[in-house]
Amino acid sequence: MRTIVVGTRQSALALTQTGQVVDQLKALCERHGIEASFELKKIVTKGDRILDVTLSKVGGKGLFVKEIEQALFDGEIDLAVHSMKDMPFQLPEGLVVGAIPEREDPRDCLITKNGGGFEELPHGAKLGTSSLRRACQLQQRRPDLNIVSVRGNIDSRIRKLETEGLDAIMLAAAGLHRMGWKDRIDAYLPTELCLPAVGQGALCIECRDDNAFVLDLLAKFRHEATTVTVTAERSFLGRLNGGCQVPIGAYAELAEDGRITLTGMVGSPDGKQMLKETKTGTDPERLGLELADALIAKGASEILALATE
Ligand SMILES: NCc1[nH]cc(CCC(=O)O)c1CC(=O)O
Repeated sequence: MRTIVVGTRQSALALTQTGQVVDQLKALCERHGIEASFELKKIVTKGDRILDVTLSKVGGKGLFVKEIEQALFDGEIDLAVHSMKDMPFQLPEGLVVGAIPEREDPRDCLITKNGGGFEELPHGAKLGTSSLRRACQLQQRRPDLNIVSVRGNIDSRIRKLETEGLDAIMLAAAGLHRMGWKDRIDAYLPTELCLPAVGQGALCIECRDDNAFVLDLLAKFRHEATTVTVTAERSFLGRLNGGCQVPIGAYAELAEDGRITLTGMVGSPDGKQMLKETKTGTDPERLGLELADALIAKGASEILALATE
């Protein structure tokens, strides 16, 4: 019997989603007659330790993954479960994305004080988010909104709605769905209004590139449509050289006929500048690069340089 050690962050969401992945992997092993048992190992990352600073100011990509990747290299763990949107574009040499399982809801959502949606937010409403991408897109529609930086795990961010006197907080729907907190959501923001972060709602199962047993197992776990669409989004992100700490959004959908529709945006945190475009194609990597190049031709690099300085 093979024991597979699974690395995870220790936040409630990380433990929940890793637990769900492990349950699915167990079922998969059973179906395929693979003898394996699973063990969890919790790892504290830099992103978990620095909770009082806006992420874009902490700097550096992959704040939530570095320590976990070291544990993979050291052989302390065999695979790691990450939120895809926390993953830098480039993985270190020796590590690979073993599988991208089926995506949860990619949208952002609001939890509001008065129970209303985006349109019902009062003039000058205090909206909690520390995502420059969210701030940009909502400020573009509603320059009156007062964006307040709110960090922390989702449970502590929900508490801050009350303790910080906010009118609303903005979160990824996927995290709330996975936690079983769907009924806390007051409104979903359509992707046309707010493009999600690249890979939002998807998970990334990372492993060593020489671990054949784990790679074989994960190959059976991969979800085709999610892999194709997230690959297009990440290719876009990679060309723009961004992480989840910059005002970049992208969302791809795969049609029955294999055509991918990818929309991407780049903006300034105050919402005064925003470039957004949609392209379709069949090769996810090429589509992402083409869309990024189209935005770069319109000035995306200059906007990003200002947003992240
Ligand atoms: N930036 C933190 C983060 N990373 C992944 C999720 C959960 C959603 C997902 O898996 O995409 C969240 C919380 C949030 O943005 O509300």
